[in-house]
Amino acid sequence: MVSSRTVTVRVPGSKSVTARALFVAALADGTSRLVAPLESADTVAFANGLAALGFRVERMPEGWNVTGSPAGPPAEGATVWCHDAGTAARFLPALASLGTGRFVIDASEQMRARPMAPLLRALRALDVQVHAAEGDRLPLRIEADRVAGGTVQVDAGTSSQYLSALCLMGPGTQNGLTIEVLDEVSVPYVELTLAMMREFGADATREGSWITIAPGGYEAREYVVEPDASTASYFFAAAAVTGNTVTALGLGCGTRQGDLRFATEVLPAMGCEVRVEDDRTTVTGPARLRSPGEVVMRDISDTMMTLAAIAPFADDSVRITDVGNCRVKESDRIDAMATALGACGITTDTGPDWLMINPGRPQPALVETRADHRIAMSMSVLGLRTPGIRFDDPDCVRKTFPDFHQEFSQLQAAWRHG
Ligand SMILES: O=C(O)C1=C[C@@H](OP(=O)(O)O)[C@@H](O)[C@H](O)C1
Ligand SMILES: C=C(OP(=O)(O)O)C(=O)O
Repeated sequence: MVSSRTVTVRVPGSKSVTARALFVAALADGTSRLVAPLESADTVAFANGLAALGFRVERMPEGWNVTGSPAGPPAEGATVWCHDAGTAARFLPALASLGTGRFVIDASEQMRARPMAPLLRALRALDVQVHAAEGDRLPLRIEADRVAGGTVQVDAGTSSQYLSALCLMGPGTQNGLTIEVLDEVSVPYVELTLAMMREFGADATREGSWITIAPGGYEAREYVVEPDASTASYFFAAAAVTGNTVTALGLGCGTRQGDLRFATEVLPAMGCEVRVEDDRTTVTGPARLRSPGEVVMRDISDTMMTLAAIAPFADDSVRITDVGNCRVKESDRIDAMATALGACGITTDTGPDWLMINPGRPQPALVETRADHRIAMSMSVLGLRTPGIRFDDPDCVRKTFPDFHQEFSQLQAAWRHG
């Protein structure tokens, strides 16, 4: 461990904000400019999906311009390839439904294995004709003929993305939508959706389990995309395990990204000093990490792996609970993290929706990433204290942060030589 040194970072744009901004800009009246969007496999797949649907998308270094079509996708039928992106695979079927013609939505093997059924049930209840592969999975064929709207129920207990997709399409329906939410994970992502819809001029309100969205489309605007709070968790965790200081610019008290709670709630419970200002968040690690005991991560489960990767350095076991939907993401993340930590000699215990990590001294290992960017990025944090951590597929980080390994090495170098 080195003595406390400060590194300032600005991590790339938020994947979730970029995807939402692309969606609402596509239905807005006029041309929107997205400044500092995330440029990664997931968001490029989303932008290419919009282009396939007939929207005009120009990706330039100074920002992305999207010319909207309030009447829905200009293309009368298209094939949309979502690659590995859950946001694209869940949001774009809702957008395609607003058009007319036959739309095929497909994705990688990894994404084809992930659930879609609750979203498809809701679209069918809105009279959208959706044909899916066995188990209501991708690929989909949608025979679209606009959406009148009305009242619909959705079970967002395995993914909030189904609910966000319905909300986002609401202003594009003829009569608006009233959505009854039956169950829900990752609630901050739904709040982010509703807040961004309002920022683009939509009328979207929530009272308990009811969400009401007025028809009337969106207004085009310039929109600055915040840095990604989930990505920032690796840098905050790096400070936590090395006793150094990291300041992440562009992520402050006004953020709507729930994953900043990893820094503001989880790390203080582990003995870190955390300061949140208007436009930045600073984390300083302690001499020895404390166990936070049990951490319920239902709302912020993309940071589950970040916590699991620093848990071996705590003074006692860490129990992460209510993360059952992590088993149906890019990988079965509970099993993937238990396996990765096990390869390093750390003992864990798991259940259907929880993971417990015991303290220990990790050993060098070849980590199986399972093509999951967050396994590689989280285990890189453990690698700061464990020389010899290698990955079977280091490039899987391209999903949300293509330059992750270079930027993480620079952080290490700054601390080594700082
Ligand atoms: O709506 C979004 O942008 C996201 C919602 C979350 O998914 P779930 O709702 O499936 O947990 C999160 O894990 C994902 O990375 C992004
Ligand atoms: C779950 C994730 O992605 P998505 O669902 O958007 O594919 C993630 O980025 O951790």
